[in-house]
Amino acid sequence: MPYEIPAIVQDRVSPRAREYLKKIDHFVETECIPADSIYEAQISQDPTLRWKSYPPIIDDLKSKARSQGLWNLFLSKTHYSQGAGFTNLEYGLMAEILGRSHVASESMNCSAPDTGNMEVLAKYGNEAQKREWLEPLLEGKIRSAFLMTERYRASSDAKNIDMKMRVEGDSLVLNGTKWWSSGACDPRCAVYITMCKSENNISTDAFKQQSVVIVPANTPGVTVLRPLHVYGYDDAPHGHAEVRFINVRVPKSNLVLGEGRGFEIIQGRLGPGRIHHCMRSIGAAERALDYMIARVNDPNRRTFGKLISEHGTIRTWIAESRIAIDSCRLLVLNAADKIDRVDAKAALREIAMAKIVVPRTVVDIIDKVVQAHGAGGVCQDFPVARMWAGQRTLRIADGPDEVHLAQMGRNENKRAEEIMKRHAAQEKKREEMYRLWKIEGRSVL
Ligand SMILES: Cc1cc2nc3c(=O)[nH]c(=O)nc-3n(C[C@H](O)[C@H](O)[C@H](O)COP(=O)(O)OP(=O)(O)OC[C@H]3O[C@@H](n4cnc5c(N)ncnc54)[C@H](O)[C@@H]3O)c2cc1C
Repeated sequence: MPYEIPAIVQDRVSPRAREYLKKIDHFVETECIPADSIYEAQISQDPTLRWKSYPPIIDDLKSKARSQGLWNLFLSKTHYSQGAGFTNLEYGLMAEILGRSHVASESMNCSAPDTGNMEVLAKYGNEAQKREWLEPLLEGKIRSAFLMTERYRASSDAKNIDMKMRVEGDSLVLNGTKWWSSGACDPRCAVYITMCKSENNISTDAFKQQSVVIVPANTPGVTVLRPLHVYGYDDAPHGHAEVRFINVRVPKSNLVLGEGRGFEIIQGRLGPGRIHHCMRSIGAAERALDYMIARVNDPNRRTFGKLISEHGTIRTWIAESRIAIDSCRLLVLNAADKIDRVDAKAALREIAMAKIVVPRTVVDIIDKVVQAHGAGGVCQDFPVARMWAGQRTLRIADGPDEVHLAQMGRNENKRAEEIMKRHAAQEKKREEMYRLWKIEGRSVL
């Protein structure tokens, strides 16, 4: 099916972005999706090499994508100069196509957590930090990790972060253990963007005690302890690491923006990144739906005299999945558009809604896809079990649903005073109208 831009955003997509969308669609369909299983097969099964190598096909895909200009598509033109020159909305459409394949984002140097880390360096890094870390990341020569979550602290409240950072002369000394550091197991991961808490009492404000520090992965005192598994998948070669820091010493110049500015940075990091995640999830849901439609129309798999697709329940699942995917897309594109028109801060509510609704909806869709595959859906013969696991984590990663819901509920509830005032004014007017029209009794409000 040829790629189609959703009707509601037709006039928001430039001719150049349209051309790229076509190229990306073609590249993902003809190069990346067929390469997904090759990538999987090339991950070493040898335990001594599993975390020391990566599938060679990825370099091949990277050079093919780059030669077609499909590179660093994510840095939006509205807020950065280093990217390919698209808006958040245009890149959102691209990210959806990337989400159809496991390898597509990395092929075009658009994969997390590098994208978010590059945004941090581009937005908050100084010239030396950009030269040393942003440039090789933009070139796709190295990879990176973002270290915030900690094993022994409830990390959905980032104020709890406890990795100690001490200033000693021109150095920073870090101590603590980080958890779920995605990408830190990858042999190409050269740098950690690390959230720490100052040991010196720098502020009584709980939001001004954290700092973001650039830590080269090979700094003495850093140990990657183990990869964590996601429902049994180790996600090699990328992995999610537990990382221990013992007296890790880096130059003070590795501080990003300044001591106590950590919250400002992580808040700035998360807006567009959440939109990218959501659009990739929508792409994954589209691919899962394709799998479902193909499976239930397999002429060799008839039940009770019918193709599986001819049973009403299955038709309903297909229809419900289509409605859910298209609704989610509108929500996310609306958030992306608001980021472009104003900025991520102004679009907080829209971003939060997308972050909450999309993963839970996509998990629900993929669950139906798994069911429609029967036992095939839970095993390695189809990618859907793994897709389900990946999407399920997005209800926790980047902050659990409940935290976003609590924050949204609190903000929405702030309208109470204004609503009550408006209701009182309406009630006053209503009473006047009752009298004017000589209607007995009182209004019910
Ligand atoms: C696959 C994956 C990749 C990840 N990658 C990274 C990474 O690269 N870097 C990184 O730093 N972290 C990463 N994380 C960690 C993730 O960001 C944290 O797990 C998340 O922020 C939650 O923190 P926690 O696990 O400590 O949960 P906790 O803070 O212990 O919370 C547990 C549960 O408590 C409930 N809860 C918490 N607050 C509230 C509330 N206000 N109201 C109601 N209920 C609440 C929620 O149900 C929540 O799930 C990753 C996680 C996963 C699963």
